Amino acid sequence: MNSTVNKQVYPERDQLTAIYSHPYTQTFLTFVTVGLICAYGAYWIPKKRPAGPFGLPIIGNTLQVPNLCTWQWFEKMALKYGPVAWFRIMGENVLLLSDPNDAEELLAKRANNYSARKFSIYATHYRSNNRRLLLLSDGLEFRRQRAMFKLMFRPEALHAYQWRQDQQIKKLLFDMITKPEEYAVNLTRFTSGLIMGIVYGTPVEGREEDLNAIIKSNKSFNLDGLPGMHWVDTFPWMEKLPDALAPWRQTAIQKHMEEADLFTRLALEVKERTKDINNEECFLSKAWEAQEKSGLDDLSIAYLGGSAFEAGTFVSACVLHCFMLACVNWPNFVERAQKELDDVLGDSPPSWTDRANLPYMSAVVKEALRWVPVTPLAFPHMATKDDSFKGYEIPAGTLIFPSVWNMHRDPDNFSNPRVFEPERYYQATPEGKLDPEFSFVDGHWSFGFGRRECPGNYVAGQILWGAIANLLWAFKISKAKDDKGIDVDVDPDTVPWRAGVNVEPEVFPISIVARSAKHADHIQMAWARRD
Ligand code: HEM
Repeated sequence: MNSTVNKQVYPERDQLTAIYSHPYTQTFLTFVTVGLICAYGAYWIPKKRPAGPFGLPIIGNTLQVPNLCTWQWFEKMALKYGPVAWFRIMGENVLLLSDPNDAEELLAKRANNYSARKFSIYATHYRSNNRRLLLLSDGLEFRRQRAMFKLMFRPEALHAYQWRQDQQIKKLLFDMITKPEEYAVNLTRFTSGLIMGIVYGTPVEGREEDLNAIIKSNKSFNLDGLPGMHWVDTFPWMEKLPDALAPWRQTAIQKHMEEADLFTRLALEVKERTKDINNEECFLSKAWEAQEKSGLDDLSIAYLGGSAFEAGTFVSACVLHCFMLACVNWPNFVERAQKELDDVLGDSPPSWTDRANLPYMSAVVKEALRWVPVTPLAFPHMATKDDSFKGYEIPAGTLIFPSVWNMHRDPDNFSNPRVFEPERYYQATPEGKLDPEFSFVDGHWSFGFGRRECPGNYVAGQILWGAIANLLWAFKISKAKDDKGIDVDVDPDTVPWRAGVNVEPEVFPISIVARSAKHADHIQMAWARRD
């Protein structure tokens, strides 16, 4: 068959060839091809991301993350993928940081980009009406609330809360001597009683109903506040659904109204009391006094109180619980701390003003903060804009999980990290006094990072010091004995953990007895003579 025949049979083919070979068509096709390749590159070629476990389409690694003891899973992930690891969880990009230098670089030095929190339609908007400090991103409300916290809990302001601490310590020691089997409840009762006094200026006795209501609201917020707890945060279009199809909205609003009523009632009681010139000052009385200057409205002040209570009470009790676990496992440090107390104070119980003469005690408290960082993943920060770090791309919206647990358990940061060893923080002058440079806040990362660092860090140091120094002064804290008189071991590596945002061991067998009859008498009398 010759070409003439072909042309006659298929005349269109000739025309098409002419169109294809035309220079304009070729230029056009080249542009389209290059465009498609670029689009493919942009959307499908994997980005330069840190290593991480392989995830399923859409749900990513969600099903691999355990509900309980998540920090332990992240520890294994860091061992496998390195100190900068990448995950996709509940539709979110997650960057896990296990090296404190990386966390400081992103969360502190680049704080402008890494100080936001993930906005949660459920928890931030409906449940908290955009007032809960822990969930706020940078903005006027965030800055006003942080400023108020910083002002009230700065180191120079802490002496105002000292007498409340002395009062609650008497109760803690009395509770421990009379109900040692309830040791964990005693610790929570101590921190709630103390923080209730510091925040609202009232004793906790007789206010059990309010206390229980706060605890209940806090427990439910602890779950609601976890990233990915509510579908509407993964699929924001669900917010547009009518009420009939979105029952979660009513539940969130209901919870908000209940807690706002409670926080407001407690805050207004304080406001009423500020009219009395003999009124004892507390966090909220100062906040009311400074209201005009601070620009915070009534609801924000009510939430300030609620935030302080919920952010401070349980986490402090968790540290004390972990400290008890350390006592039964490392009796040597208990002995050394008690020797220091006896040498310096004789029979008298320690008070905050004795701190300068008890350098080892401060080291014990700091080690308690390091040994088990009770907020093992701090609280996630969020990248506001696209960024790059160590050659990786970090898109806006990525959640940053600083694993404080991994940092504290890394032998490159702390030798024998699983051992409770206060000596690592011992800081004394040649005369044996506490080094004036000593601080509970540096040398570990338990209080978080950058602009979101815990604003209650100094008061937390004071609370923990008071409780730990007095417990060690008063009690022999050691392993419980079984029926045959044999020590019951409680291995910190295998003990079950009661996990949530804050972690602590499940209640374990322990022996808590007064160190001597003299100590027991002192505890009983101090309680009987309390004001
Ligand atoms: C040992 C006790 C405590 C520990 C270990 C602790 C730890 C933390 C951590 C890790 C964060 C998140 C930091 C971050 O996002 O980088 C935080 C935030 C916070 N803490 Fe504490 N905290 C303690 C005690 C307290 C106390 C006593 C108070 C108040 C009286 C308090 C109030 C707060 C508040 C309001 C926030 C939210 C700050 C924000 O998001 O901007 N904390 N804390």
